[in-house]
Amino acid sequence: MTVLTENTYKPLTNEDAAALVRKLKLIDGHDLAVSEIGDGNLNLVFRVQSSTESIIVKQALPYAKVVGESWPLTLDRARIESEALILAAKYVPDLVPKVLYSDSTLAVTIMEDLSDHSILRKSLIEGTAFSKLAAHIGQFTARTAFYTSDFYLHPFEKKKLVQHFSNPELCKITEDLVFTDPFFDHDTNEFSSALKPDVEKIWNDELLKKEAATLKYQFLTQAEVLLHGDLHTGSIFVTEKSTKVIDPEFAFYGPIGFDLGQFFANIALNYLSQHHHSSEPFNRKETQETLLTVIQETWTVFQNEFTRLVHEESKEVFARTPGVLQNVLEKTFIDSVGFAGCEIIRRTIGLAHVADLDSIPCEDVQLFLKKKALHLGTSLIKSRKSISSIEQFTSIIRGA
Ligand SMILES: Nc1ncnc2c1ncn2[C@@H]1O[C@H](COP(=O)(O)OP(=O)(O)O)[C@@H](O)[C@H]1O
Ligand SMILES: CSC[C@H]1O[C@H](OP(=O)(O)O)[C@H](O)[C@@H]1O
Repeated sequence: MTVLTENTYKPLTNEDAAALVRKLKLIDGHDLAVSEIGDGNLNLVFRVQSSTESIIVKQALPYAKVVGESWPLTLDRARIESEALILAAKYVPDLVPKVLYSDSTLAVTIMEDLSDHSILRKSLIEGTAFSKLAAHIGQFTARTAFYTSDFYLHPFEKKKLVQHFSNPELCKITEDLVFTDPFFDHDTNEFSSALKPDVEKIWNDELLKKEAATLKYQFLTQAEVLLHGDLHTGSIFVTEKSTKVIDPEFAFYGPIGFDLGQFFANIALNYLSQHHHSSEPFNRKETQETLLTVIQETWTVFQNEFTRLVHEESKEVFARTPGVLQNVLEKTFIDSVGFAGCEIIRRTIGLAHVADLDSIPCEDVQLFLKKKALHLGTSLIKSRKSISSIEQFTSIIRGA
């Protein structure tokens, strides 16, 4: 078995993945069956199974899988992913998969197999609701934010973490794909010609572009907390009782509202897609209202838990000065609305779309809903500063 001894990188085959698991004795090494199950944009994911147990071996490729070798990409993202999972496990142990082994040379993370869970995006498309989801994501975002922030950490320790999680190449993907390319006639964009008039409206909207640029600037400059960095519904595994956040390879220090905004946007995109996915009007309304409740409850849990932690555990001398926490929370809320708007637009016309909208077979319905998505994203970005409550935010989604 060479993969472990050469101390060089090579993309794993199924046989290599099995050999690695056997060598590490992580599960019973007899009769291992291996399948590559990766359906994401960037990495290989192997499921290695014995007759009684299974395990996941995730490996970064030296390029973006969705585009190919013409888009080289740092292997350091595997280190970032495993270390972000290990750090999150200190504060939200039940909400992330257990990391069993990692190797930054091979760019491998071996983790708990969550195949008894489903990917949230898929379940939402099927119309399934999860009663614990909002509480879990509210806890996840609040606790990972607080414990990596200046409210909790000594400034030296925090700045060390900022350096440790410096993730320039993956951040550049977000800077381009979320905050830049969709607002210009860029060759990474993808949309049907029937949507072109709506897209051109975006490209010609100078106020919108100024506001998108402001949000991009915040993403570029505000090292507030360690973020997951890509908290969409394809990065969340669920059962009725359990939620697990996976895939933090985009982790970096950024503005607190970014993870919340990405989550809200992907729930809002599913909300829009329910116009098609649940055709029975009563069921559709019920499903849609449940989705809006998820957004509201996530924000409420985030706000309450972050507040509790600041009151009970903050080491920052100004933490209890009246108005300080309130300012941080108000800024976080406004940012999250704006970031949600950018994510909605990019998932509609940018490089990486979402199945919620793209799997709708009727082109006219897809077009109708994508127009709504672009309109919603635009108004969230432009009017975020005048949206003063989570109820107002969800009523804008309801009215889209
Ligand atoms: N711990 C896990 N347990 C079970 N399946 C997993 C696990 N991690 C990833 N997968 C599967 O692999 C897919 C891609 O994983 P992901 O981490 O999102 O990869 P990428 O970084 O390429 O987006 C997931 O949609 C899921 O089906
Ligand atoms: C060329 S990367 C595009 C897109 O893919 C990432 O998501 P995932 O790895 O979960 O599939 C991320 O959202 C990037 O913006």
